[in-house]
Amino acid sequence: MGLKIYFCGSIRGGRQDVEIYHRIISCLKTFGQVLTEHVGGVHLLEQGEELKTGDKYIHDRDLDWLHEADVIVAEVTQPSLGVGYEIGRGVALNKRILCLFRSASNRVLSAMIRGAENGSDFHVEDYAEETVERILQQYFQIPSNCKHLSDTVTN
Ligand SMILES: O=c1[nH]c(=O)n([C@H]2C[C@H](O)[C@@H](COP(=O)(O)O)O2)cc1CO
Repeated sequence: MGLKIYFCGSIRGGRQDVEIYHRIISCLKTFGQVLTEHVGGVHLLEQGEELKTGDKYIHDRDLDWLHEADVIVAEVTQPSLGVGYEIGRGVALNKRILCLFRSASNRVLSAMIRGAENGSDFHVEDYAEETVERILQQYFQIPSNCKHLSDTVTN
């Protein structure tokens, strides 16, 4: 069956980082099935998916995928209520979670994400765009060592 990966990225919170979401998803697909591939869609705009069934459908479908997922990877640089909610629900489900934050963004990550780092199943990685594939490779190969990956990653 393979690993099921839930990727979180901002949609209504702003689509500025869609290209990096797309890149992360392409890399994640080498490790397993990405349940939320639409999040990296370059044609998906800030208004979100145009589903006749509406927001309740999106919420319930995504929660089903969260339950199904083996691991959650969230790009958290662009603040998004939906991404924060997904991470919180993932914590409540005891999922393995990797949050990726771009240090060069000049943003300060929420304490509710940074402070949730626990050295085991909840990791926050500060990364530079050019190192993201390497960080993901190391996380999926040796998840328990992810905490200090950004110290060791070189191009
Ligand atoms: O159309 C959508 N489809 C969808 O799957 N989502 C989910 C997946 C994303 O990881 C997250 C983005 O939340 P937000 O739209 O609040 O930035 O919510 C969110 C929306 C729009 O809120």
